[in-house]
Amino acid sequence: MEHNADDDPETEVPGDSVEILHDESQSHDHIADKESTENMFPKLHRIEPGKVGDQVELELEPGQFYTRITKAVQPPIFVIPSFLSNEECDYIIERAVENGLNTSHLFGADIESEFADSKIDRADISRISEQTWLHKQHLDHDFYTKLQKRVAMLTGIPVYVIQSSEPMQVVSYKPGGHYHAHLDSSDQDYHLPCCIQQHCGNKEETAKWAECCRLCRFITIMYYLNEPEEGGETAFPLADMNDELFNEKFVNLKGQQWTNLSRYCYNASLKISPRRGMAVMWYSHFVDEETGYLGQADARSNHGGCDIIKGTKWIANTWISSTSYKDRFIESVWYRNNEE
Ligand SMILES: O=C(O)CCC(=O)C(=O)O
Ligand SMILES: [Fe+2]
Repeated sequence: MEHNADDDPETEVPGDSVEILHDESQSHDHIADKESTENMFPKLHRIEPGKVGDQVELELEPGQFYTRITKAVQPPIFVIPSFLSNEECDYIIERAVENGLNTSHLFGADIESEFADSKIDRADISRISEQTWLHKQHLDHDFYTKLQKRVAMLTGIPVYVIQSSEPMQVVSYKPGGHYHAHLDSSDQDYHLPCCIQQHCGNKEETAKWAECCRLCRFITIMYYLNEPEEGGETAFPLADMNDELFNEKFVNLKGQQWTNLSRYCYNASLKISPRRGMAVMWYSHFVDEETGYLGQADARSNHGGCDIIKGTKWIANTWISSTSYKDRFIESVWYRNNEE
């Protein structure tokens, strides 16, 4: 098994002891020098994927080894089998059920009208699933901190950046359920503030939400909490696609059939079958070469969930958000200082 020395985990969890400025009145002038700025707001780390099939052993917790396997290079997509234990999977499902699930929506789109339109075939509805959000207070403290440290070790992203991101989203699909290909983040309106930094009221469930902020999800870590009996693969229709095909499929056919995973799942360049406890990790954005912070969204990260044929599928998402350079001092609405 290949061992990549560059990826050796540090003994210290990234950013575990980092203090950040929480006072929004602090202006940039208070940041004494470049070095301290970069310690507090480190540039984004994107793991080098190597080549498809590469395996790297990682000690993400003392004495606990995990294998990170490269599934694609553009964008980097990895799977980590048994990232969650069976007990952890069950625990997340239990908490989600306890919390109650609601119909999933789509950021910036009106899914209600798709459901309401009797002429729309179920296969053509963008998303059919139920979901809930698990905030810190819904989860056992030890579970919450342990998982965040494991995620920090996996990604090389500081714990406080992870804590500044959204709560965990848990999603459940029944037969016929799916999620057509999409980006997890926003690929436009780069002038808007990131949603993690902006109180958008309770507009989340409406298309209007996208008018007030944009999603700034740099990394997705998606966990399979169970295995459906049939179907429910996660498909990346454009991963590692050469430029010519990409232009043909994405640029020329923008918004057309390839996103429909109910009909075209088989055609995707990468499909991952759900395995209980497995994590799938990918980058939805490039790192801005000039600033080292959140860059443009990567269209090749389009992905979704194919139809469940038989059984139920449970997943959870951890999204790690990052701001762009100009907004790096604005505190996240999810980060609560002195809480620990
Ligand atoms: O269900 C899947 O496999 C993909 C889910 C997904 O893309 C999402 O929840 O954003
Ligand atoms: Fe997604």
